[in-house]
Amino acid sequence: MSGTPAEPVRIRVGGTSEPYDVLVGTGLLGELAALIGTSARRVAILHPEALAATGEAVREDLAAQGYEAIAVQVPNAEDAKDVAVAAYCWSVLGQTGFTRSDVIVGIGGGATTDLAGFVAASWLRGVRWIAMPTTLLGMVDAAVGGKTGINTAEGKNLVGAFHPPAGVLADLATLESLPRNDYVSGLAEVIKAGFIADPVILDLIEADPEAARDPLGKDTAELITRAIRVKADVVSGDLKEAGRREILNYGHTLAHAIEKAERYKWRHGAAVSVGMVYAAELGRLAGRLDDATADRHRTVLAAVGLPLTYRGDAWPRLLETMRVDKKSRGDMLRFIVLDGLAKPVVLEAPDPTLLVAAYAEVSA
Ligand SMILES: NC(=O)c1ccc[n+]([C@@H]2O[C@H](COP(=O)([O-])OP(=O)(O)OC[C@H]3O[C@@H](n4cnc5c(N)ncnc54)[C@H](O)[C@@H]3O)[C@@H](O)[C@H]2O)c1
Ligand SMILES: O=C(O)C(=O)C[C@@H](O)[C@H](O)[C@H](O)COP(=O)(O)O
Ligand SMILES: [Zn+2]
Repeated sequence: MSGTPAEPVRIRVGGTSEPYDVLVGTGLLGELAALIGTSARRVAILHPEALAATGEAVREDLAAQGYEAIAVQVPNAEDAKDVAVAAYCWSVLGQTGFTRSDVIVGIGGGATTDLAGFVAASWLRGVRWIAMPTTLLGMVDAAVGGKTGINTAEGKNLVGAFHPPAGVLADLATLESLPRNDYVSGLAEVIKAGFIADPVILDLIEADPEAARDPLGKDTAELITRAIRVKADVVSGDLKEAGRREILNYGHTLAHAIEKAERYKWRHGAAVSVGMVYAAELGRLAGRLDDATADRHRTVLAAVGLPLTYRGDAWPRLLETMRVDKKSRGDMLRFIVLDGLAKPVVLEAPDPTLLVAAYAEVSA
């Protein structure tokens, strides 16, 4: 892969009693056994249907090293983040005699690693787990930071736990089989990292949007490592989202409501893209964000092919869903907006007319 460093880049994530590393590179399977360690006897490899061959290859590799390794296939994408799928995983672990010294490996996109982490957090009240993200979004965001969870009928990620992994192996070669639409969806979280903390990300994408859309592009490794550093820095200071971690939720208040309205058939990154345009408009209307930075959201997101609008008639339902967003306190809605580039702040209880006016700006 062009732009890929020969040696893996190692990014430390702290803020927990057991700091861990995110390794970014190629050919990282060889690192897995060392992370699993010698006290584990059994390893459960959770993978989506789309990665059945990869799951089996990892299983064979671990079995050859003496582990009792089992591959556990789960549905693709958001269908995996369901309590019935978690229950299926619990029953497999129970039947395998999985103990507290055993290890779960989640290999797949963010949906798979969110589920795998949640199963690890809940099984025997917590076993070790390792994330092997295979989507751009998983590498730069979902696999890092220990937020794990599943959806419920009422909304996105409403059940979960903070349960950091023992390590993250982000093998860039896995991105080559990812459908382009999924790769581009992951760029929304990369762009989010640019707006909230590292504007060089935006400069790189604007200078060559076609390269940004290409897993083999010249800037890919730099974009990925920059976005991971933003996430690692934030979660290292605030694992349980007592404060600053909320900035990682930029664009997500509306995004999660859109995902629910679409019955989770929109990709998360696409919804985050619309959600960031909305948050930018809200910031602008609240008198916080300058016009140029608000407009920049539309230009950079459109340049890589991400959506900017959503159905106008959906507003009442979206507003209702936003009320159960995890940032809400009682009846008070809270949003992350920008006071300027890389200056995220919390906007509490915005005037309802501002919410409607901002939605008019993203209505299709
Ligand atoms: N925990 C967190 O901090 C956090 C952060 C951001 C997002 N998320 C969650 O992540 C999820 C979205 O993750 P995503 O965008 O990675 O989507 P995803 O996990 O749904 O994966 C998208 C599709 O790609 C397939 N796939 C995965 N890797 C592949 C590969 N290498 N080749 C071919 N197909 C592959 C999957 O099976 C799926 O069908 C959402 O549920 C979101 O809420 C969590
Ligand atoms: O890690 C975080 O914190 C984030 O908010 C990152 C988001 O990109 C991610 O989608 C997260 O799962 C959203 O969390 P939630 O608490 O709003 O469900
Ligand atoms: Zn997200």
